[in-house]
Amino acid sequence: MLRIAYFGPQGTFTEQAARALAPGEDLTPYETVRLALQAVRDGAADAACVPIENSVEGVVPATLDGLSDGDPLVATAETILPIHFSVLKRPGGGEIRTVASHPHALAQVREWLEANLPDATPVASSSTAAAAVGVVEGDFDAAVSAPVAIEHYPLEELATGVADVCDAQTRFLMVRRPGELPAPTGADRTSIVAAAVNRTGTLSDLLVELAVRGINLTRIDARPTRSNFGEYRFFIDFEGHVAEPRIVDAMAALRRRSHLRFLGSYPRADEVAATIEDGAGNQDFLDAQAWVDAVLKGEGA
Ligand SMILES: O=C(O)C(=O)Cc1ccccc1
Repeated sequence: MLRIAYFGPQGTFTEQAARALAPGEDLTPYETVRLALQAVRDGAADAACVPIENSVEGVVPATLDGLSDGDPLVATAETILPIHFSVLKRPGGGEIRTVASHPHALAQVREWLEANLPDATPVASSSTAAAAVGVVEGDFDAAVSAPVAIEHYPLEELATGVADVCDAQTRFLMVRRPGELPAPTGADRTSIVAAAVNRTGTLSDLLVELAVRGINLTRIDARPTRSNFGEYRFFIDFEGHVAEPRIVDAMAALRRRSHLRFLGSYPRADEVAATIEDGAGNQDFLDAQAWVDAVLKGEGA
C-alpha cells in the first residue's frame, strides 16, 4: 500500500483530492503543505497531495514555494474538485463572533459573510479543517469548511453550499520524488519553474520559446525568489508531455535560457487534448531532425 501524505488535518478538501487520486491507499495528514512535501523528501511518504491553484483565488503560494525550494519533487497526477463550503458551529453554540478558515476559503465566502454574519471577525487558520478543530476546541465560533468536515468533527451546520462564486474549482497535485514519469496520453500538462537573470525581455524570451513551438500555456505565475528583492521565479504550466519531441525541443531551449526545474508531466484532469499548430506536431519535429541527420551524414540537402 502506498503511503500518501496530504495537507490536513482530516476533512480538508485536499483529503478529498487525495482519496480521488489514490483510492484505498494509506493516507496521513500533515498540518502544512511544507510538512506534507517534507514527508516525501524524507521518505516517510511515497507521495503527497497538495492544492496548487484555485479558480477564484489563484495559486497556493505555500505549494509553489514548497516545490521550487528543497530537493526536487515531480507531479505525477492532478485532480480538480468543485469547491463550495459548509459553515460549521458547535451544537447549540451561542453568538458567532469569530469565523475561521484557510485564507483561500475566507476569500471565497467574503460576500456571504458580509451578508449573513456581518459582525463576525474572519480569522485565518492553516486549513479549513484546522478551523473546524478550532471550533471544537472553543478557539473560534464558526468554521468555513469542506462539506466532508461534518463527518469528522462533532459540529453542526449553520449553512451549506456556501460560495460567492458558483462553479469555483481547485486543482490538486500528487507529487513524488523524481522517478519514472507517467506515460504520455495526448492530454497532458507539464509544469516547470524557471528563474532567469533580471534584464529586459527575460520573461518574453522564455515565453517565445514556447510560442514558436506552438505550445499552449495553461498557467503562469511569478513568485519572488525570496533571496534578492525584485527577483522572481516563473511557474509555467503548458500543454504536452516532456516525452514528446516538440516538448523536448522547448525544454532544451528553456534550459539554455534559465535555471530550470522540471515539476512534472502528467495527465490533465479535464482530459483536454493538446492544441497542435500546423507544422508543430511531434512528427514535424521528428521529420525535421531526420532531415538534419541526413544532411550531417551527407545523405541529403
Ligand atoms: O484547507 C483546505 O481544506 C484545503 O485543502 C485547501 C483549500 C482551501 C480552500 C479551497 C480549496 C482548498
